[in-house]
Amino acid sequence: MSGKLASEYSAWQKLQQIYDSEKTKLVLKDLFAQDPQRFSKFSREYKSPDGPDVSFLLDFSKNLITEPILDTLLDLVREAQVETFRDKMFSGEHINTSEDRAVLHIALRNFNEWKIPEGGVDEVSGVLNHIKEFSEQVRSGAWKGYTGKPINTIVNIGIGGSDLGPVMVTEALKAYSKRDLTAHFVSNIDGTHLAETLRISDPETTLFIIASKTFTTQETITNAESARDWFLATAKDKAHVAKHFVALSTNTKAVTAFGISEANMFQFWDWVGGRYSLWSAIGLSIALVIGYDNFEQLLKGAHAMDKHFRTAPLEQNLPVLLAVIGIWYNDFYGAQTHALLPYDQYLHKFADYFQQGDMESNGKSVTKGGQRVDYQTGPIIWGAAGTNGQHSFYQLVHQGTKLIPADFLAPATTHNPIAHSKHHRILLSNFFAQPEALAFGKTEEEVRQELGPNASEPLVKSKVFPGNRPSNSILFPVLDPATLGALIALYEHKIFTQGVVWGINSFDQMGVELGKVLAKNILSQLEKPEDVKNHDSSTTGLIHYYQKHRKE
Ligand SMILES: O=P(O)(O)OC[C@H]1O[C@H](O)[C@@H](O)[C@@H](O)[C@@H]1O
Repeated sequence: MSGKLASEYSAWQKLQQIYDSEKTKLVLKDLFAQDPQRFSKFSREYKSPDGPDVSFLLDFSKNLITEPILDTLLDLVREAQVETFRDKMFSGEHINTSEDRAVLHIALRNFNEWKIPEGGVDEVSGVLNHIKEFSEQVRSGAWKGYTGKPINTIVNIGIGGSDLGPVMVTEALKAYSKRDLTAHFVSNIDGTHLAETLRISDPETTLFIIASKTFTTQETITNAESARDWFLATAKDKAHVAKHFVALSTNTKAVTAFGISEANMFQFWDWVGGRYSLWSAIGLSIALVIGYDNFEQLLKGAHAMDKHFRTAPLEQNLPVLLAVIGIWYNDFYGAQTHALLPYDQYLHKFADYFQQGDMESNGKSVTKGGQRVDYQTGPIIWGAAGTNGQHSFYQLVHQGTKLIPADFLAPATTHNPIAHSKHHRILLSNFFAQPEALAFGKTEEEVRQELGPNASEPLVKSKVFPGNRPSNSILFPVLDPATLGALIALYEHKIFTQGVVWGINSFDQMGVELGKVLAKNILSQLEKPEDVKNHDSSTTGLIHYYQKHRKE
């Protein structure tokens, strides 16, 4: 972001030299054998600077790094002026240059501690109060539906950032949820998503939350209109909409035009990026499910991580450490993907959430200055909750031809200690075993010894684990709201740091536009085969096949 390509930095060039000359020496088995202090050198304990008591351990010792490599990676961060750009973000500068916007999701969890001169920031606490008041009314049963019954079902209608955050967090914090309030999330334009949700909802006791920053997103508005039609088919009187529909948006005009009064609208601002919006009014469904106080803990946990990111020296700065380790594999080892592997069923949507968080932020190939990059930017993010992944894709992670850096995450204590925590001990033994197996593998000699002299050569070879596959481990005491807030902010700032080094704008999303425009044009041509014009033969052929075979 200093106007240079990342590959022009001297630290980048030095890293390339180190990689070329030392790659073969970077063998985890040897690195651990050579240095008994490796774990203490390459692990950090996070403790929230103040505020909610959050701590966790980041162990990054099972990475293909040495102290000089880490130092050079941190030099790269310095050369790219990450600290300067971080401070610009925190002070409200318009670092989202293509849209001329500030990037201030950090202001949503600031609780007036830092002064940030940007319009709307002074309204944050008012919106939080609105969320508090409203969520308490609904949760207590004081908010009544049009026939006088309390609300027992909420349906959040939104997509992308207006869906994934609330989905992920309400799942992650299910242990804190009000069990007699059912939450559904409808995102897909596929009518099946809405239809299956409405089938199990009662118009008298359902609250629809229409979540859309722009309030123009085709999927959300279409789903919201159909939900309103479904509601009015029973409720009849349009006046009843006020008790069953609220909106979360920056677009007051479109919200009121839809028929939702301003009183039932929860405001946010253009400086909140969609994929960073769960901390804003978009988090209303979270507050409804886990209660406002827990929602506030989530925000405070994130705020403490913001402070850490803002003040900790680079070698202690956890988002920075995760970022540079990612850059090392992405740009020098040529790793294409990064796996997020939480050993916690409650975090089963964590990878889905950061698929948008990371890939929409850093899936760019031109710099802020408009230059085409000559290196890899954002990785493909994927993953699943352990141990399910072990019985699915870990085969490739252990023995395939690709290098797949991974983050393993787990809580020391479970919310569900059934069978005297036997399940949790088994889960955690897997959480410890997988990074160990990835790092150290199993040699041919070990396999031979195990199988005996009569084993066939192909069998021996097939049972060898090459090892030397890197990972980070993050272990936290318990998955509570503040810890989750800190973990999400940790990854947000990791993404920020990488974006600055790569020189790209992590805060726009131009890449989602083209498909939208083409779909609009095609929608107007779907009626008659003769309307299908100006497409390639493949697209025309597909549309004609659809027109021939559709029933309705
Ligand atoms: O909240 P909205 O405006 O409905 O946008 C929903 C989503 O739309 C697009 O896919 C992108 O802009 C996403 O970043 C955004 O989260």
